[in-house]
Formats: sequence, structure tokens, C-alpha cells
Amino acid sequence: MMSLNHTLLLNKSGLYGSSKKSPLFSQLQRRPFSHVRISAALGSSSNKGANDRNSGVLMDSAVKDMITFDVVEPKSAVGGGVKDVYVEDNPTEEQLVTPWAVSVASGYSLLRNPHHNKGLAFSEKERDSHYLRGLLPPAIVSHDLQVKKMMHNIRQYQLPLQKYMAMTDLQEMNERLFYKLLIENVEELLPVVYTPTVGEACQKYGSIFRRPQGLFISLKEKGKILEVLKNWPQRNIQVIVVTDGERILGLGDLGCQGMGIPVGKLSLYTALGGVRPSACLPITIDVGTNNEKLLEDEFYIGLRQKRATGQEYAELMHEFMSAVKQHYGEKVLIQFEDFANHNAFDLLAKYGTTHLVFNDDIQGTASVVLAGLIAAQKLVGGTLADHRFLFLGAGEAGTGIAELIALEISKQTNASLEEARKNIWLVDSKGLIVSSRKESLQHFKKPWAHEHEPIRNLTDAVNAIKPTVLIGTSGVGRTFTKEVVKSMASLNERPIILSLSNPTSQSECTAEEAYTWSQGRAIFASGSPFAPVQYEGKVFVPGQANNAYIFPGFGLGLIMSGTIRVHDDMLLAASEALAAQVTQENFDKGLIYPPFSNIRKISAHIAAEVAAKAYELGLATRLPQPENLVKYAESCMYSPAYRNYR
Ligand SMILES: NC(=O)C1=CN([C@@H]2O[C@H](COP(=O)(O)OP(=O)(O)OC[C@H]3O[C@@H](n4cnc5c(N)ncnc54)[C@H](OP(=O)(O)O)[C@@H]3O)[C@@H](O)[C@H]2O)C=CC1
Ligand SMILES: CC(=O)C(=O)O
Ligand SMILES: [Mg+2]
Repeated sequence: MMSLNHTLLLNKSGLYGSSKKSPLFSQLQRRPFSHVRISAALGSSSNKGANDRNSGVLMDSAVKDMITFDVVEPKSAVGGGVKDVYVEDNPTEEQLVTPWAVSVASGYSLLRNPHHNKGLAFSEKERDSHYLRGLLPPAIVSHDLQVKKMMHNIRQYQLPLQKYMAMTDLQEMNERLFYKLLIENVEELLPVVYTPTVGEACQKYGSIFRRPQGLFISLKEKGKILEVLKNWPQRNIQVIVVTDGERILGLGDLGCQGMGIPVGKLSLYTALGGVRPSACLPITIDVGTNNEKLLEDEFYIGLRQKRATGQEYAELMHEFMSAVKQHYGEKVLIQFEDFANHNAFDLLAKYGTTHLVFNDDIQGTASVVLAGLIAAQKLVGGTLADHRFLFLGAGEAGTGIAELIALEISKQTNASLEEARKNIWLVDSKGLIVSSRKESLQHFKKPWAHEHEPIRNLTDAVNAIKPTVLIGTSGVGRTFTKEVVKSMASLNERPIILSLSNPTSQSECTAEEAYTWSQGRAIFASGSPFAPVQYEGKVFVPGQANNAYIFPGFGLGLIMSGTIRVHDDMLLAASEALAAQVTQENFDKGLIYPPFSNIRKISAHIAAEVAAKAYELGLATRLPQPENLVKYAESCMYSPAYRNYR
């Protein structure tokens, strides 16, 4: 298909942006329309030049249906920053915009365009000027009423997966309604679009698949990845979340069906961090799956082959990373998500020096847990250096958190990193990580191989190490047994117990177990949410220790400062910023995280601290540095308010 990079503006009065004599007009006359692809530079009310100079070419209604319409922005704007290329921002809400879509003789396509559709909220004037008469019933309803109705509908569904599907449909139908709903009901809807329900959705992705979301890049696209990226309609991408589907939550290898994770994470980038939807790109790299059940599932949507590994895998990933940089520039943030640890650490190390990359499972999780531990000091007294930490699970999350805790302790106490690591112990599937196992350990475990006799199980490790903090990052549910929790409670007045594994089925223990087995003394948080627990007449509110607190604000901070590389000090800054948002009221309830209902304010503070660190380290390219970074972060945030169409 031929691609013409031309300004083409359409509304009721016709086709704008190309004079009758322009090459585009001649192309339209000469070519069969099914072979013409038109790329329109998006105009806004401030983009008057494009409108004024045009002569108005009327477009035949039969023609318009044959034209594939996509939206690109001028090349010069590519490469990071927070430029409002698609006119989505809050500060311009009062301005009239043109909903660029094929809407010459009928607004039918406008109603089916999720970026512009407002459903019954189209005004009388908009219904007139955009050929919507008759396509909608007469009632005009407000955005608020639409939210009320959608929430009412979603609450009717009994099954979480039905709610997930309703939310996906809404996202594909009316993006601004989707985000308003999510932002205003974040605590209720987070478990629907994110963990735990997204886990079930990925497991059943093939059978519930309706419309594709995101970009699928498989081995079939080897040698053509740049072309595939060009098929995506938006050009000004600021954040990519990419998975290869090999370690989806604690559910293992879900192959191509892992796409639910990048889609979900990016919905949170917008709802929680204010990054515009048009700047977000979910990607799944499909190199096959070793999940036999999926390979035999007739509804499986991915490549039916075993996973490519070694050189074949590395080459595809390298082509992908190079193509992203070539197409979107140096400042696009690439967030690795749910890769298996045998690839995750290597990818982060390899591309950390050439790209703006961030591994959410290693780094985002570390930052959120460190924040919780910093906050917890208000409840238990003392400093991080006073604690002994024991992890069940020594993979991405476990060793990532351990390393950031050690870094923070080393900064606080001026001790060396090696010294700081000595109070941190990890257990993997073979038992406590000790020096006698060093030779056979994966590289990321080696720094944690301390001198100790081998210990096979967790209960014995708890009794031997006597931890003050127990952290579950094993991906295996119910591994914090009654015996383990009781041991923690006998060793500590206020044991800190974090069951981080997702989804809920994989949580190391439930909130109820943590509180009852510790006689209400545990400071508990979990990766997936648990409802408040009543124990001996008192209500205990468990917190959610999930990287969703960090990555949206962290990413916003990188983007708004035009940062070119991620640095560990930015993770520490994000932890401090999150910990600082926990109020006395939260502490009084035993919480070490603030509620998600304040998340956009929290994200603005995280973004500001991350950006400030980037400026301090000389890694920010957006100059001059804004005076008030919190205000600047807030001003960069996408608002889902409807725009008024001319
Ligand atoms: N709350 C949050 O924000 C986050 C939660 N997570 C969750 O953490 C979990 C782990 O993720 P990740 O670290 O990336 O996974 P990895 O696969 O990298 O690590 C899992 C670790 O758990 C160990 N393990 C597995 N089974 C057992 C067992 N029965 N007893 C002891 N150890 C065991 C593995 O041991 P071995 O090395 O010997 O195989 C490995 O060290 C997942 O459920 C994920 O959803 C992850 C990121 C963020
Ligand atoms: C939360 C998350 O990133 C995970 O469980 O993998
Ligand atoms: Mg993850």
C-alpha cells in the first residue's frame, strides 16, 4: 500500500489541506482508492495554517470508505518530551479541535473511532457539523452520567473477567470515557484492568480475543520490524511496554497471550501517571511458547512453536531495540515487563547503556518495596540498617529489591555495598543461598551467597536468620505457612511481611492469614489487593505493594525531563517520594502505602523527584529545568475530559 505523507483535513465542508493542484489531489484522481493511504497531520485550533491555505475539495462519500486514514505528526516532534502533538491536554480543553477522522458525508466512522467518540455526549452542534444526525438517539448525556451508567453496568457483572472484557470494549469504543471511569474509580477498577484479573485474561486471551490491541512482533517479522513499527498509526510514542510473555505474573509462560500485560500497564501509565494514550505503545514479542497447553489450544493466538532461544532470540530482540530507536528516537522509554529472568537481566544490562530502558519487575518493584520499608520505619522505629531481610524467591523481583535496599543502606550508613548486603538473605527453590552454592548460582544470585550452612526450607531459614522483614517473591502461593508467619511473630513485635507474588492465587499468604497468625501484629502488604480483615474486633487494612505505584510517575518524570538513561539514584528518589506521601492517617491504619485514590497526585510527586534527579545527574535534556517540577508534572498530565469539536 502506498503511503502519502500529506496534510489532509476533513469535516463537513469537505477535504482540506491539499489544493486541487496538489500532488495528493492528482494521486486521488489517478489511483484506485483502495490503494491509496493517506496520512494526515493532525491539526488543532492552533494549527490554523493548515486550514487557512486550503481550497476545500469535496470528497465523494463512496470514496471516503476506501481510504485508510492514519494520523502522524511532523518528523521534527519525534523523540521524547511532552509535546502535545495530538491535542489531548487539559490546558487546551476550552479550545475547539477537529476530530480528524473520515467524516465527510457521515459521522459513522467518528462514532467508531475510540479517540474521538463521545457517544451520547455529542452536542446538538457537533451532531450537525459531523453528520451524526440519526446515528444517535436524541438524548444528550453528560460525561459524568456516562461514567455513572458504565459503573452501574460493570457492577452488574458477577465475574471479574466479564468486567475486564467490558472495560476492554469500552477502551476500544470510547477512550476518554474509559480513562475517566478508571481515574475516578481507581480502587475499584484497578483489580479489573490489572492484577489479579489481567492474569486470568492473559490465560484466556485467545478465547476472549475480539479486537487486537497493541503491536504483535513475531519471528515471522524478522528483518521487517521497522516496517511493522511503521504500521502503528501514532508516531510520537513516548512509552513502550514490551513483553515476550515468558513470565506473566506468577503464571508462567503465556506466550503471545501475555499482551494483556503491556496493554494493562499502559492503561495505568495514562490513568495513574497522565501519559497520553496516543504516546503509549504496547508490544508483544512472540518467539513461541513452551506452554504445551497453549500450543494445543485451538484458540491460541500466537506462533505454534517452542520458544526461540540463544542467537535467534537475541537477534530478534536486537532488531527490535534498534528499530525502536531508529523510528521513535532516543528518548522513547522502553519498559521491559514479565520477561523470564534468564533474559531480563541481560537485556537490561545490554540496552541500559544505549537506550532509555527500565525493567519494571527488577527496578519498579525494588523502588515500591523500598518505599514501603522506608515508610514502615515510622511504625517500627529505627532505620533500614537495623533490619534483617529474608526473601522467598531470588529472581528479578527478589534480587532487584535486595540490591536497592542494600544501595539505600549503603548511602544512609556510608558502609560499602558488600557490607550492606550482609543483612539480606534469599531463599530460592533449592533453599537458602549460601556460599557453598556459589559456583552453580545464576549471576544475579551470587552477591547474596553469604557464609552459612545450607538450609533447605523456609521455616528453618526463618528460625536461623531471624529476619525482621519477610518478603515473598517466589510466584508460588501459600508458601508463607502458619508455621512461617508464627515464627516471624515470635521473633518480632511488629513483623513486616510482604507477599508480593501475583495474581492473588500466587500470593505467599493472604491478608487474613498474615493478621490472624500474627495476632494482628503483622505489618502486611501484598502484590494483589486483599479486602480489609476483621480480627478480634479490629479492622486491618492491608496495603498493596505493587510497582503500579512507581512506574507511571517514574516514566512521566523521565519523559517530561527528556531523560536519556535510567540511573539507580532515580529509583531511590522515587522511593523517597512515594514514602513521603504516606500520611499519619494511613500509618494509624497500619498502612505503609498511601491509597491509590490519590495516585495522580502521588505520581506527580514521584515524577518531580525523578526529574529533579535526572537534572542533577546531567541526564535530562529538556532545558531549562522547570522551576516547579511538581506543577510542571501536573501540567503535563493527560485529562480525559471531552474536547469540543468545531
Ligand atoms: N508486587 C509487585 O509489584 C511485583 C510482583 N512480582 C511477582 O513476583 C513473583 C516472582 O517474579 P520474578 O522475581 O520476576 O520471577 P523469577 O522467576 O525471576 O523468580 C522467582 C524466584 O522464586 C523462586 N522460587 C520458585 N518456586 C519456589 C519455591 N517453591 N520456594 C522457594 N523459591 C521458589 C525461584 O527459584 P529458582 O531461581 O531456584 O528457580 C526464583 O528465584 C511473580 O509472582 C510476580 O508476579 C513481580 C514483580 C512485581
Ligand atoms: C506487578 C508485576 O509487574 C508483576 O507481577 O509482574
Ligand atoms: Mg511485571
